[in-house]
Amino acid sequence: MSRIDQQGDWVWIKPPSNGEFDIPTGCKIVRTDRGRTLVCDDNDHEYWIPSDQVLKGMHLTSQRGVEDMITLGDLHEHAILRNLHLRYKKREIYTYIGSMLVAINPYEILPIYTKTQVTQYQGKKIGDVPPHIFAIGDNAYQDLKREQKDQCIVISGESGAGKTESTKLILQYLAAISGKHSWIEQQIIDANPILEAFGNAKTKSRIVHQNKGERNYHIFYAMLAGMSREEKKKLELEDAPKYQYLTGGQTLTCDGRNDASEFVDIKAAMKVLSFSDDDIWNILRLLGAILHLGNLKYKGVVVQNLDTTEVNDPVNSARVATLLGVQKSLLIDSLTRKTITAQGEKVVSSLSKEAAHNARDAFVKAIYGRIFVRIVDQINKTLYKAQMKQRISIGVLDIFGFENFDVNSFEQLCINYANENLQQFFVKHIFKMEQEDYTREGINWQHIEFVDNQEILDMIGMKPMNLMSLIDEESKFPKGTDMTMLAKLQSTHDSKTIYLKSKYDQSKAFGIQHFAGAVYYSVPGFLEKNRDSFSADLREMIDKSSNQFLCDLFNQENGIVDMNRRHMTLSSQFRTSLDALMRTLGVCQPSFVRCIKPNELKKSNLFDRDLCVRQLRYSGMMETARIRRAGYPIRHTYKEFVERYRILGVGIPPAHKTDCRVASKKICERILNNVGEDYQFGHTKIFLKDSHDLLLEEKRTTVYLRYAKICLKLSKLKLFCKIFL
Ligand SMILES: Nc1ncnc2c1ncn2[C@@H]1O[C@H](COP(=O)(O)OP(=O)(O)OP(=O)(O)O)[C@@H](O)[C@H]1O
Repeated sequence: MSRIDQQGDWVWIKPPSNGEFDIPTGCKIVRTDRGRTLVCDDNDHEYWIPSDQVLKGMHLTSQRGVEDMITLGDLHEHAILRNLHLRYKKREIYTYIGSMLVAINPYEILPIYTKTQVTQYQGKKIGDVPPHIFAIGDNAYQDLKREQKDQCIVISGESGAGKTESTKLILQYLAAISGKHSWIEQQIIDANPILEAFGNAKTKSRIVHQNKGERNYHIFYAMLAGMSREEKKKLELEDAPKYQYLTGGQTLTCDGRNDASEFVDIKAAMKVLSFSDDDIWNILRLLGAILHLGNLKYKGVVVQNLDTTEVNDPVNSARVATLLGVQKSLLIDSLTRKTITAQGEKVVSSLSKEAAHNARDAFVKAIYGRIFVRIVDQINKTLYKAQMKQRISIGVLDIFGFENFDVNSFEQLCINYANENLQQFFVKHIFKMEQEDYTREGINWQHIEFVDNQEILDMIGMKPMNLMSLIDEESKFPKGTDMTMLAKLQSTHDSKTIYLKSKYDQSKAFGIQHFAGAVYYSVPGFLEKNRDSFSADLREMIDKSSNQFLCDLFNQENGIVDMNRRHMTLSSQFRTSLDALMRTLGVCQPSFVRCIKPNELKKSNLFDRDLCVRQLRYSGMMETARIRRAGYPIRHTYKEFVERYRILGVGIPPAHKTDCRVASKKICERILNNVGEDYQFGHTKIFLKDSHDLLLEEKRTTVYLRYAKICLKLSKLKLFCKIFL
């Protein structure tokens, strides 16, 4: 495409390569020289490129940067990225894209969360004050009061992107503005460190296994660092390096966390939330039992040609038995045997070493899962009691983003399915907002269609014969194996375009085209993870326990999922709670916060473009751009339009001297009619398609080139005059 390569022009240039996350870069032209252009990018790097790498001129809004990216005149992925980068360089970490807030982790303390800011944002409309996390909190609070409707703030992002920090800031803000500092506010704020300690790990949540660099849940490290010597002695606990369950990731510390002092805070917070000393001690006892269980030594023995297991570990088994309140022999039997009732008769078989390990791990997950549910219940009970009749609420949902690793397993399928659900929720919301913009501007939007991800949702978990139910079916079938499951998946879904042929070993993996990209799932281990059942023997053992707290945990009914229901696979538990979550969200007025980490090094002032593009895509935020493109992606105020394109009309005066709406119509009639009339005039803006933009820019370039030639001729003439006259 021909263009004017004028010094000082802002342009988009082609990415240097065609990698998955390479997108055009914004640059300023420094100078041109025989087919080459010297450009300066946003990191102030200057370099030469062939002039044909220059793609097109930059929309005015992209040149100066905007607080709300929905107002970008050219809402492309690269424009979004550049806008975020420009602002990030100025320590402006918050930017809107419509009603969504993008928050870039600054990795430094910024002076923007003080009382002054609290006052600045209180009662203000979004848009009247610079973008801020407080504005999201304030908006939700004002809407709650005005409309008496439940609000939800969905905070998502990758690990380390700043979700927990954002949640804390919102809670602090809400506490600060919702009246005098009261006990209930303290309780709301204190719920967070407890949930964080029990619910968050360093990167991903793993109770029985961690990948390299990961830690187990923070609470384990905190308790071992923070308990008194006497307390540890009572539970026969030592320091973190001694425990198998804590050392799998070869990482015992977590940057920015002081485990010992956090333990003090967690205990204090639990008191604020009405946990009794007994409750706290009972929880610590069970956590201690989990650590000792992880250290239990098993020995595989072949008896009469059958693989069986012995527990030759008197010390650890005694510790576990005491803490769980059961007899040691019963504990060992329950951990190494399996009782099946067939036709009214009990048949006892021995477990192989591997099966015994799995049974132990499933047991540990069951205990920990129930402790977590118990903690959430207790917090809710306390908060609801304090709130009494007032039932409308602001929910803050801190949720893991889309995942695509080198090896993706059942957990990733669940997480990505949750993200697909949230994505649809989000897409429906932004489409509604787009429609509102069209209505506000008096634009006919009836014919604008968008594609949502319903088909993928159907395939994974909704329609009959969906992926999850096939996995479930095979999990319940005693002889079901990962490979029979895969064969079933393939025979059922092979014809679907969204079901991808694996680029890996087809006998072990399958792929799904998610909204954020293709993910290949490795099948080995799927069924075992999905069954997640701990044995009936262990369940019976608990019924005989003298540890009343443990018995209560396993007999509690809870609002989220009835975890006691036998044979409930992980995927059905997961789907039940996801459905409940989506129902809750469905009746709320939502706001969205997308947290982005700018680099993997936790450094301030370092913007890794590839990493950010990936997160923007995985966050589903680009959907805003896609929906925009389904309608009219290019928008200009009439004034902007006249300023930029008046040279294409005949006799059109400068913007401040004319009726810009009328002038814009004249320009369009002259230039655009032969590329279709599907552009529209709103009350304050003109709405264009990409093809219109392309033509307008081309024509503008041609006119400028003509002017440039005339100028050149004139200056040559001047020179001639100077020399010869
Ligand atoms: N607004 C902020 N200001 C200053 N530092 C921040 C901010 N947000 C995040 N950080 C820094 O980044 C670190 C990681 O943030 P945070 O723990 O909130 O991430 P996360 O998304 O919750 O991660 P995970 O999913 O692993 O729990 C924080 O410990 C803090 O040092």
